[in-house]
Amino acid sequence: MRVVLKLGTSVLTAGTDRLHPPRLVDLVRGLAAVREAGHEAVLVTSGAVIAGWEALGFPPRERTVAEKQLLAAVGQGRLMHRYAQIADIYGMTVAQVLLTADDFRDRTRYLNARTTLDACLARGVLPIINENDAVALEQLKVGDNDTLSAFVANLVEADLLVILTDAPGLYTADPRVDPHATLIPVVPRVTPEIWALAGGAGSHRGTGGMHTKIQAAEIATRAGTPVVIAPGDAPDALHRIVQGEALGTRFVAAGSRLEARKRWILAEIAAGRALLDDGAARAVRERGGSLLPAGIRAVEGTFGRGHTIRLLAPDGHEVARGLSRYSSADLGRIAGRHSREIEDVLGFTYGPEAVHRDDLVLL
Ligand SMILES: Nc1ncnc2c1ncn2[C@@H]1O[C@H](COP(=O)(O)OP(=O)(O)O)[C@@H](O)[C@H]1O
Ligand SMILES: N[C@@H](CCC(=O)OP(=O)(O)O)C(=O)O
Repeated sequence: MRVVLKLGTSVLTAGTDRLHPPRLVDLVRGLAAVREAGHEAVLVTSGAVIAGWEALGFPPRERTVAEKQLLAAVGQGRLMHRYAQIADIYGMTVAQVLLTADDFRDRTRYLNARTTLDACLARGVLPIINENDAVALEQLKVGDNDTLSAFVANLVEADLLVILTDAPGLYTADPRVDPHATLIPVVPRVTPEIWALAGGAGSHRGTGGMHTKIQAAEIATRAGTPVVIAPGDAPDALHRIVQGEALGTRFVAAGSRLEARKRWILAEIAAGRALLDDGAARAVRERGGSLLPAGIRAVEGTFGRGHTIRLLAPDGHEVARGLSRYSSADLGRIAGRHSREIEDVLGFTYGPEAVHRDDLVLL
């Protein structure tokens, strides 16, 4: 199972005004346990701003954009340093990946981020992600790490997104305000009624409160990833959730990830076409196989890496639609060539397939 874990400032500080080392140790140990059980983990973490605030001696709270960026810039390195030190105890190597909204909007950057995260996971490195607060324009940011974690869950096609926070889950009302509020254990679908329950951040430390967590749940479940919002102070929370224990609130995924991905491929306007030879058309149509460059006779249109293209059989019929691993210019150069020649021709390779079978929808 591939799990994305999101840790909010509220969890990392354990209700104090600074990063709480014993809490960090508990959380990193939880990540190590999940990995030891054979799962892959990606961490989305907050905490840079509060770490910077501590480092600069707790300056007054009224913050200009420049000050917030300063706090994040000071704190991000300190946050990573803590993670690296603790991860070391558990034999884990960490990687810092700072992302912002543009990295999800721009296809090339999106795919590059995915390549980096895949490489981390393939090497057993723990990727630790935060928003690139120091450089991202305020109005062009994802803005909160709950939403960022949902984008990341989509990016890595996670099997589960776990958001740990300082509330025990989604309550019928903000439990800080309404003492009679009760836990909602399962949300089959994010409806307007669910949205109506969400209050803002519980403390001056957090961003967004339950509102951004429900938004994250909606984004991830729509793309086929279930989401659990659970208390960060529960012992072994992550490991228990991954093992299937009902802790906090579980948001059920709408359909499978594969279905969501295929819907998304079909919703894209195809920017170009690959004309296949007979063997490739049959391999794709009858065996649902990947399309290799060797089976492409010609490439038409202009498209970038990761864009949707039509795959046409020699008789002109559209066999399938899929995401091209190469731009039209590069694909034109490797069309008809064996996959092992890709690197010689282009000087680099994004892998042996022109369109991978996971990125194909048969028509
Ligand atoms: N319906 C609700 N159920 C649970 N918590 C809620 C609800 N509405 C608002 N909250 C608040 O959301 C807070 C968690 O969000 P936030 O402060 O942003 O933390 P984090 O740093 O983990 O993102 C809780 O402390 C709680 O007070
Ligand atoms: N990127 C910011 C955190 C933003 C955020 O969403 O915070 P939180 O609500 O505590 O998860 C930071 O590192 O401080």
